[in-house]
Amino acid sequence: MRIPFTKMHGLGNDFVVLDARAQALPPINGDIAAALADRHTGIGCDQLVLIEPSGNADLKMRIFNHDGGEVEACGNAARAVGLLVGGELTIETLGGTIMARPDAAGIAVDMGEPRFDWDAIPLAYAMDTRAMPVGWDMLESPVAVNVGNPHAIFFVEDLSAVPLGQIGPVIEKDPIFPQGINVNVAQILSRDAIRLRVWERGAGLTRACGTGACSTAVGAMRRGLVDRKVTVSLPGGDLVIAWDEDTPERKGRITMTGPATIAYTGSFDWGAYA
Ligand SMILES: N[C@@H](CCC[C@H](N)C(=O)O)C(=O)O
Repeated sequence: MRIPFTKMHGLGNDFVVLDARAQALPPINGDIAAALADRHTGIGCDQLVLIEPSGNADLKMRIFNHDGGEVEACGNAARAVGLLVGGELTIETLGGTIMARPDAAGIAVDMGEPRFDWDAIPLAYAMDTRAMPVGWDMLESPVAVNVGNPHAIFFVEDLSAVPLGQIGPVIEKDPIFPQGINVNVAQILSRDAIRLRVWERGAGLTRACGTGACSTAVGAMRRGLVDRKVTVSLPGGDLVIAWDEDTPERKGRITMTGPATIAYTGSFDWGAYA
């Protein structure tokens, strides 16, 4: 049996997207996702994205990291799915229901409310998540934020001096983060601009991370380093992140705006992966 797929990316964070709404697909597990994501023997991607029917939203988006682990959220994939399906969409994820809509700058996604409680990150034990009293070599006192998935954000003077490829995997698997962590290293450029690199849990260095941009912007706002709307520049390009003030009607929700791209479509032989 051949299974159709769409190869997409958000600022170079690339996805193999499978759509199980029209045509039922055989069950996808972590091993199959990792085999499809392999850049040498599979199709190759940072994340495999599976679109399924949903009982309480327009669709369900499941996300598997490059290593096959199923995770709660992916900001760039939300924009990709928004582009692929079109229109205004509610998207059910393990991290909560989010909303995507077309925008002049690409796709805008309401990513929901960030969480800051230590057990919502989650961390191994109670501590201040605005400045965690921990450090790894030159990286110290991160902000911890959960935007559907867990992130630690380190603010540094010079981003280019950080060997993220070496230190990222160590922090990702530190027992202080019982579910692992996405590692963000950020340099504040001005009140409305941040430079960011991300070591993603289960995927390594990526060209861009949407939830990383959201959590970094919110972490910087929480520390009073930037205003409520910032441009986050990643190796693959820019995302604009806004975090609403809390109001009685609407809690502080994050909006992420940026491009998404369809690279090509194809199909693969299910028998080679099952
Ligand atoms: N690339 C994504 C995040 C994908 C999941 C992440 N690696 C995790 O394990 O939580 C994004 O654009 O947000």
